[in-house]
Amino acid sequence: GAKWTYSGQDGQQYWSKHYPYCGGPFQSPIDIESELLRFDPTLGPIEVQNYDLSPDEQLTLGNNGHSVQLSLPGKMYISSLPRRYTAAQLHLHWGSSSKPAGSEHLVNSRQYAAELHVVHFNSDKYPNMSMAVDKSDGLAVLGVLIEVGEFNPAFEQFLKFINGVKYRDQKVQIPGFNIRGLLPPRLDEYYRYDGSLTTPPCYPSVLWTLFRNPVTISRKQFVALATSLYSSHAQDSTPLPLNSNFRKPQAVDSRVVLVSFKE
Ligand SMILES: NS(=O)(=O)c1c(F)c(F)c(S(=O)(=O)CCO)c(N[C@H]2CCc3ccccc32)c1F
Ligand SMILES: [Zn+2]
Repeated sequence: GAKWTYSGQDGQQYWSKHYPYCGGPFQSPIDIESELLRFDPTLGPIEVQNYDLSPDEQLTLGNNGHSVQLSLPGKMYISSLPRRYTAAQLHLHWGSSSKPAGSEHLVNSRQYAAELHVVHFNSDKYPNMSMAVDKSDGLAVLGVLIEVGEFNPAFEQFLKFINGVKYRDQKVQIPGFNIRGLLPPRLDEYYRYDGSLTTPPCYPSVLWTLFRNPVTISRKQFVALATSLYSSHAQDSTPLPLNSNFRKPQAVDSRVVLVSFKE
């Protein structure tokens, strides 16, 4: 598709020119404000299967020009939803070293340093991500808010390879590790709403689960994430730093955000 960026002449306020869904309803991310919340007692703990990957497994870490992404094996899935949602990839959104606020979802207008997304597709109904990505029941994304604090050994398992994917379209193979370690300790407390991809083509195809509790990474880890990557190819004469790759909050309209917790 057409090229898009987060700012400048191809920035997010122009996405809808080439990607009409980006200007439509049910868009993500949103600012999750207290008055939108409704407790839903049917929302049980999120259960994930086969997230504990052996170091004998190879995963592809890549720079796709918009984010750093990690491919995930099809044996990983979410088992607590009405349909099986199989993992496809994970990626992050972050700010910059000068402005360490880069999460996509806000909570009561607070923007966190970064946000992790683990993207899954409805494998009960669709054979792969590409067939699922534009279907209203196609995707389920687990979101984790990230703040700067204690060093995070789980994130280090891929951050330590980030200098191998500095430039667009670079990829490296990394050993598998326990992906569950990237999620917060409690998977029973989360926000739930119907939304979209936060990048073009912005299909309204995502069942969003954003965990209530943030995880931490150290300042050094955050700076590595925020300063190591470029959205340009290695041979490009003008290197374009890849940072602040977050979409602004979108209109909630008449949507309600369900919560799995009481207070
Ligand atoms: N925030 S988000 O979860 O909406 C989201 C992203 F923010 C994002 F950057 C990507 S991407 O693939 O890294 C780059 C643009 O598609 C995807 N990738 C998805 C969308 C399309 C697709 C196809 C195959 C595998 C993954 C994806 C994504 F779902
Ligand atoms: Zn994302």
